[in-house]
Amino acid sequence: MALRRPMIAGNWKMNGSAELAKELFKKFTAKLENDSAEVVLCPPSIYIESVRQQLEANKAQLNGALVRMGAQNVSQHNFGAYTGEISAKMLNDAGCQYVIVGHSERRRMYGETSAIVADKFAAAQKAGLTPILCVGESGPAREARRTFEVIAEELDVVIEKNGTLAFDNAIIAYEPLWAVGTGKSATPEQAQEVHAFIRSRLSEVSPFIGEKIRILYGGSVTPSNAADLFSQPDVDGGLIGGASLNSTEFLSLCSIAMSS
Ligand SMILES: O=C[C@H](O)COP(=O)(O)O
Repeated sequence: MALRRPMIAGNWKMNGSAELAKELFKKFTAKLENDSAEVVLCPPSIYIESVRQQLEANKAQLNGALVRMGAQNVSQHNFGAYTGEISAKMLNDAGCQYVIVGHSERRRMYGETSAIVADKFAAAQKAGLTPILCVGESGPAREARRTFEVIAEELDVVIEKNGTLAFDNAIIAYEPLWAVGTGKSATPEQAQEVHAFIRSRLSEVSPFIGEKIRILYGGSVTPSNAADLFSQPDVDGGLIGGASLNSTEFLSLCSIAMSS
């Protein structure tokens, strides 16, 4: 077993259906053989319950594979007049263990600042969820050699609010914006460089947490580039968008993570 158990998290975004979950589990039960990687399913909130039911119904046949539920977003508030929002406790009640916070699509399209993301991170942990914190630079920022600066800013706001020790119960996903949904993945070397930077930043305060935290790569991961990405020393699996909607491809990514 690797020092850090690899993780494959499938972020369906606003895609998929209850049928997709059925198809996935049909393939999972035949092929997911062990617990050497953790698999997290993050369907749209409206499907969390039906996917969780599928998971329960298939548990006995999963051969010990670790398949868990996650959500794509959470409110930073505990309760109240926030129409359309879902609290961390509600996600916990619905059977989620993980929640994505700070995805670039939410930062960019829904005005989520790093301060809001830090509050969501805190709300998730308070309700017993593990946040999957997304960070990543835009194409222009990379061209201007500002990658580390952007990542450090996004990380530091969360660290300032929550403390480094909060990362004892968190996952980080490095998702360069220019690689998300574009078909142009970061190279394994580019991913490794940023993952090592993130790990060293956390290690400055806590070597233990720096060593332990799982850092996923996200951005156009497919079965054809996953093995090279996941074999990098600081890449602990992937946050998968498009390929999580194809059960054959997603299962293949799980298998690659299991043997990485
Ligand atoms: O959350 C997932 C990421 O945004 C990656 O999406 P993608 O695999 O479609 O590029």
